[in-house]
Amino acid sequence: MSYSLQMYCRMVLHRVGCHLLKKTHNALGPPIRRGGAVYSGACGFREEEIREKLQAFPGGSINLVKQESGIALMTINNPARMNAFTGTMMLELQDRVSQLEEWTEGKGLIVHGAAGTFCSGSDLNAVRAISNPQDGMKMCMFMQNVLTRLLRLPLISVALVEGRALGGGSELTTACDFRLMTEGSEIQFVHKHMGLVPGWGGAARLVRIVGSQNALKLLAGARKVDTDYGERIGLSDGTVTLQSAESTALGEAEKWVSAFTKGPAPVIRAVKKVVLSGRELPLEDALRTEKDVFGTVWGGPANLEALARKPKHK
Ligand SMILES: CCCC(=O)SCCNC(=O)CCNC(=O)[C@H](O)C(C)(C)COP(=O)(O)OP(=O)(O)OC[C@H]1O[C@@H](n2cnc3c(N)ncnc32)[C@H](O)[C@@H]1OP(=O)(O)O
Repeated sequence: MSYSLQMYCRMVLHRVGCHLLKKTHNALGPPIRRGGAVYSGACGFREEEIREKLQAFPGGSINLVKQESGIALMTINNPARMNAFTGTMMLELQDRVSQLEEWTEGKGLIVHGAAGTFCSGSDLNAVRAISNPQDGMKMCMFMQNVLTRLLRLPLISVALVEGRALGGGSELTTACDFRLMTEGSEIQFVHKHMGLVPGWGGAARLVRIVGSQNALKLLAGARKVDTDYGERIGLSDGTVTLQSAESTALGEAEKWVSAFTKGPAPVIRAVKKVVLSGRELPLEDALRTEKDVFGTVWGGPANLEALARKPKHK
């Protein structure tokens, strides 16, 4: 088959694939606001199909430790590939998020990478293998579901960025409430250089974090965000510096987040829920959610105990 005919067939296939997926996408209906995922089986998103495909790309792991302190540690663990996400790591991330959704004593979460670097995005070997529009869109919807659920956990979450956070790795940082960066680390949305835009929900979340102008600079310019620039535009919530020879970036990040997770789990979880609804819902829906959440803590054990203590907030 001649080259031009080959290119023509690929273009037609691409067009047909995009058209079919557009029809699927429109059938998915509006995003589900509370908890849960964005795309569901009810609107034709067949998760089993993409799970099977992702299963074919093994390697690495997503480790989770739920600590007594109520702060969980999630490790993106594929150091031989700069913690790139293989297919099975995407599936494991979904499993870890499900575990965290069931963890009723949870108050905080730190997401970090193994071996001193954060995550270099999708595993390029997997990307090459599922580069047709149909599979790409399904992987995109799968990861948008998982990262939306991660962001909506009733835990205060921090992405600890050491080394590099690239592509999907930079998108993962935006699926946490906060980002802390170590000296010399960089967040870079390299998608443009890959002929892509974010697909794991990173663009939608980035605009809400840094505003549309800064988001445009980071995406259209694929700009490297270091600690100073990150703090200046609000992408980074702080630079982690080691306080002693024994201290570690993870230890410093735990200290940082503990300032916000001190107190009874039901209260900390209620705080995240009311902020989440304020961030995501139209005002009157957010007010109704706040009322409902308020009802779960008013007159609760922590409230009654505080009243008995007659606290003075000096
Ligand atoms: C919707 C999501 C879209 C995406 O995420 S697309 C993927 C975007 N990510 C990338 O393009 C990152 C590609 N990698 C790089 O730029 C560099 O590896 C990086 C991270 C700057 C590190 O550079 P160096 O310090 O020089 O280390 P290196 O290149 O020798 O990497 C060490 C080994 O890790 C591998 N690696 C790094 N990133 C990977 C990735 N994303 N997928 C698959 N393998 C990856 C790299 O191939 C190398 O392996 P090997 O030692 O050559 O076998």
